[in-house]
Amino acid sequence: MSNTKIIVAGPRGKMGSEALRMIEKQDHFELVACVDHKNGGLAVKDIEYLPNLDAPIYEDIEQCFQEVEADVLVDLTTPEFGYKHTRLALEYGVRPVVGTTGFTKEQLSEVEQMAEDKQLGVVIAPNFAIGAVLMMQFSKWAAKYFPDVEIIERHHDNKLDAPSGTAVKTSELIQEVRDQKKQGHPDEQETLEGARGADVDGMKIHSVRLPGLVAHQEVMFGSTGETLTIKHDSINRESFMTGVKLSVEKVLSLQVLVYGLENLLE
Ligand SMILES: NC(=O)C1=CN([C@@H]2O[C@H](COP(=O)(O)OP(=O)(O)OC[C@H]3O[C@@H](n4cnc5c(N)ncnc54)[C@H](OP(=O)(O)O)[C@@H]3O)[C@@H](O)[C@H]2O)C=CC1
Ligand SMILES: O=C(O)C1=N[C@H](C(=O)O)C[C@H](O)C1
Repeated sequence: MSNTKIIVAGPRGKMGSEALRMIEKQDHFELVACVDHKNGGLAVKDIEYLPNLDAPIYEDIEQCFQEVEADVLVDLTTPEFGYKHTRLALEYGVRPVVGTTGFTKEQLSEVEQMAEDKQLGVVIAPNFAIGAVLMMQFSKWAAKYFPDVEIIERHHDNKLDAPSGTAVKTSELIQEVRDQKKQGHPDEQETLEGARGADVDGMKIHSVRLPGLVAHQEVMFGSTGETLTIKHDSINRESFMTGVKLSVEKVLSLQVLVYGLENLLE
């Protein structure tokens, strides 16, 4: 079987650079190009802290797709560009694996439709860490019995989107089993706007941003005389690479959008 040819968008980023290191270690993966909005014309190896790989860097993603033959685009950029890159990849027949978070519901639907029209696989995974996927699944299970839920996600202060993609996905999974329910006292008032967090069907999401954090989430459930907390911590970005690798492998045989790594795990 031939190698999987991969383009990485966002190669200098915290996730993108980790993905390059993961790709370098796989015999069946080949980095064929990178898309960056800086450093066009250089090769990956010309950037000091990146792996010693020959792959060229393109500033224009369309030019990259026109000149480089690829199977998969791994996008680890920003919400704005992640969405544009995903659409363009599908237009050029390249399967996107998207870690970038912050897509709206409408954008997800559009990508789903495009994947179906083109019969091309797409993986959009709000969290590639296996432990995070389990935390979300356990939370969905718990919510069946504990409908009072508060999600507290904590991230580094360079994060652009709030709430995190993981918190959004967790709330969506919980919504599948939890009826709409207003939590707290019926007459509760916020004397400072935002004090009770964001609201999803009455369940609350709180986003904490601080230097020093990586990616952490607690899902707290409360009931009569007891509480249950399900917690996950990514202490480094290597934690996400098992999921990136699996997604690249699996996307090749998909013809639809898969939203969430849980749908790829056996
Ligand atoms: N699904 C998952 O498991 C995970 C998802 N994420 C998500 O991945 C994304 C990236 O996160 P992270 O690596 O921490 O962020 P970083 O800010 O470290 O990296 C993003 C990179 O993308 C670059 N970039 C910005 N615009 C473009 C563009 N138009 N084309 C190409 N590159 C561009 C940035 O360059 P510059 O800085 O020069 O602007 C930067 O190097 C985020 O959306 C984050 O939420 C993060 C961790 C895990
Ligand atoms: O920006 C991050 O760092 C992360 N983003 C993802 C999210 O929004 O959930 C995944 C993980 O939490 C790290």
